[in-house]
Amino acid sequence: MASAAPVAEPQQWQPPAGPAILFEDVSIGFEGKPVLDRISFKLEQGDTRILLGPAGVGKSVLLKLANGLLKPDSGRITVFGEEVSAMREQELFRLRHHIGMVFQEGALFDSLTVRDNVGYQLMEEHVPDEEIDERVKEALRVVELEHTMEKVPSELSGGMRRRVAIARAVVSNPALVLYDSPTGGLDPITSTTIIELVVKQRDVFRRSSLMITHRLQDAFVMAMNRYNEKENRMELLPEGTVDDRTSFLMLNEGKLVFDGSTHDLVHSDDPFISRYIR
Ligand SMILES: Nc1ncnc2c1ncn2[C@@H]1O[C@H](COP(=O)(O)OP(=O)(O)OP(=O)(O)O)[C@@H](O)[C@H]1O
Repeated sequence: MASAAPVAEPQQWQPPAGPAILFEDVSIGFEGKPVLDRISFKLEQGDTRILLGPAGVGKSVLLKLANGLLKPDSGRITVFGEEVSAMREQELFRLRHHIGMVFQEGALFDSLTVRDNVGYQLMEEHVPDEEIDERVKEALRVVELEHTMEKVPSELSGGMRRRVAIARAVVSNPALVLYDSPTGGLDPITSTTIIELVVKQRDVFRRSSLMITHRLQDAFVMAMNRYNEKENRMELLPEGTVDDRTSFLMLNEGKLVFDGSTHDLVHSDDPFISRYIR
């Protein structure tokens, strides 16, 4: 990506020790139809977990459970040590300051400018205008779109809109980012520019993240690259190595059928998994 001024590492809230996300025996269904069945997994702080699985298997539902938008029928979900599955809306609101969410298709407000889309949460929190401008500019600089402040989403390309969605997710400097298919519907080249930003969030800002993707190639690009901050671009890790803080989860028919490293995923002899990754 084109070079931009290096961004100073912003101050980040220090979460308590322990996993960023912990699911323990979590189940949920809708209208009597089970969707997730006794799911347990952990996301350690600073790690990235990539969530794979066929369409309709419950990946978005899992993400919504993680930030309390949905409540499980049974089981426990803890985020930074707080039990989101038992929290009231008011408490969730406080915890969500530390969670950035990139929704499917970006989900920007069409009638608002880029500045107001990115600064929306800050406006809700009654942050003073000048500070919003500063923070929005900073978040847009990270995604190299600081020149688009006054545009509306319809004036941007699909890839640019997705970059705005990432800026919006990280404007409050969250310790955890949840990405729901950040490259969905984009062409392969634009997808790679988006994945580069996700890698930047992982390696430069050290955010924990959980990312859904339908594109296996994105998953492997994330595992095989690191962000070079000096050169402001992503680069391949030395041959034969992968990012050891990036690992995989795979859902199938309501169950977690894989929870492990890139190496174990690639070498799995489970017929469903090997078919999926081929
Ligand atoms: N709020 C809801 N009310 C009723 N059913 C729901 C609700 N949210 C999700 N579902 C159902 O749960 C199932 C899983 O949906 P989900 O969107 O999580 O799948 P997904 O794995 O993210 O799919 P995709 O890969 O296509 O995005 C689907 O059958 C969906 O219709």
